[in-house]
Amino acid sequence: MKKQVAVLPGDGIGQEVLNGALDVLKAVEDQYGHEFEIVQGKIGGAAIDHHGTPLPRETLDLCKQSDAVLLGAVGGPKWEDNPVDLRPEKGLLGLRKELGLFANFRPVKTFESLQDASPMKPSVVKDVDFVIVRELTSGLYFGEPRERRGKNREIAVDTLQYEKKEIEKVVHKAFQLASERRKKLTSVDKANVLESSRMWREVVNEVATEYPTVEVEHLLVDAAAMKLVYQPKQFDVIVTENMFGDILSDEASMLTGSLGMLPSASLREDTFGVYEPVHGSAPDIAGRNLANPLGMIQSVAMMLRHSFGLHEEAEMIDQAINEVLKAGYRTGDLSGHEKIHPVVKTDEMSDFVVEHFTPNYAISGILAAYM
Ligand SMILES: NC(=O)C1=CN([C@@H]2O[C@H](COP(=O)(O)OP(=O)(O)OC[C@H]3O[C@@H](n4cnc5c(N)ncnc54)[C@H](O)[C@@H]3O)[C@@H](O)[C@H]2O)C=CC1
Ligand SMILES: CC(C)CC(=O)C(=O)O
Ligand SMILES: [Mg+2]
Repeated sequence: MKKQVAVLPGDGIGQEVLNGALDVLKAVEDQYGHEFEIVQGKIGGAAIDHHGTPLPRETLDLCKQSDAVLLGAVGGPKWEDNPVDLRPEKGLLGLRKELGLFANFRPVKTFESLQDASPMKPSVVKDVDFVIVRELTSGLYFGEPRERRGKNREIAVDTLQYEKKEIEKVVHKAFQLASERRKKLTSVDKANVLESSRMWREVVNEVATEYPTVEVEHLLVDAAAMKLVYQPKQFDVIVTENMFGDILSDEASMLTGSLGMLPSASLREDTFGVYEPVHGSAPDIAGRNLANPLGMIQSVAMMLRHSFGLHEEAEMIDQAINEVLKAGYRTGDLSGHEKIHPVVKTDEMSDFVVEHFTPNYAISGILAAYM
């Protein structure tokens, strides 16, 4: 198989986590005889510095010509005080909108060997396996007007707006996903307060009639935030508004042990997708080889599955990660309270994952050598 993959490292730890992910992709290429043509582009702060805009035309064109996109992260203190159109985040939001990526899948699956890395009890985090489907191109992050008003700019306005058809599209995606999984859909809203949420709920109930095998529940977002840490095993697929999904997924990441563990896929109706970890550019650890690359690497697995239909290859990546974690390797964010595991650097972690693609690999031997 020959495919073109646009690679947009962005800012902060973006490049660091992408380096390892590309090594893993290369290992898949070598092992299975595929050809992935990697074409690099700029987005976010890096694009502002080089092109004067967070989403250059050539980056957008590159993504449109590619079969899939791998993205690191954008943002950082250097651009924090920029005017709104010259902020790195504007580039990412623009990319999602321009490419029509209305559904963002954020799987939250805990690893048995990482139970000690989570601040939650093992009985709570064991066997957690759900997907947050976040609406990605509308809602509070895109509604107009968004502005400062008043003589002294003392009023700030953001708008949470949805068209019915925007909700329908993402809700259908979520129902389809739930149909392929454990057949339970939790729709999260704030229908006791927000008009847009009341319409969201109506649409979910209408669309539900087309998926009679899927059980539907509605939760208010505040209660959902509580249940995510109280009884996370009850969830299968969660569908929700853009900002609610953004916030809940960072919260949910701690079930796995770290924000650095969560991958995501930003999708539309065809097989194209932008694949990126859930985390941001982490300026506090950037440039020090400390970041956890596993969210990014799992995003590669999501790309192989969804955009290229390479299920076995994706499974190999997931298995390799599982083996590496079982063998005790941890980046600093996963080292837990007791610090009993060897802490490895970003590049070492991805090297260990890559090693699992080579025959006769014996992780116990490598672990012994490392210790
Ligand atoms: N998709 C994206 O590109 C996103 C970009 N951002 C941007 O990133 C910048 C920093 O935002 P923050 O609020 O600090 O969020 P963040 O997600 O970058 O970091 C939050 C905390 O998690 C840690 N962390 C994140 N990823 C990690 C990893 N892979 N390994 C180990 N630790 C990790 C960081 O060190 C930090 O303590 C901002 O400019 C923000 O706008 C934030 C979220 C998403
Ligand atoms: C525009 C992004 C910076 C928002 C975000 O935090 C995310 O997509 O996870
Ligand atoms: Mg976020």
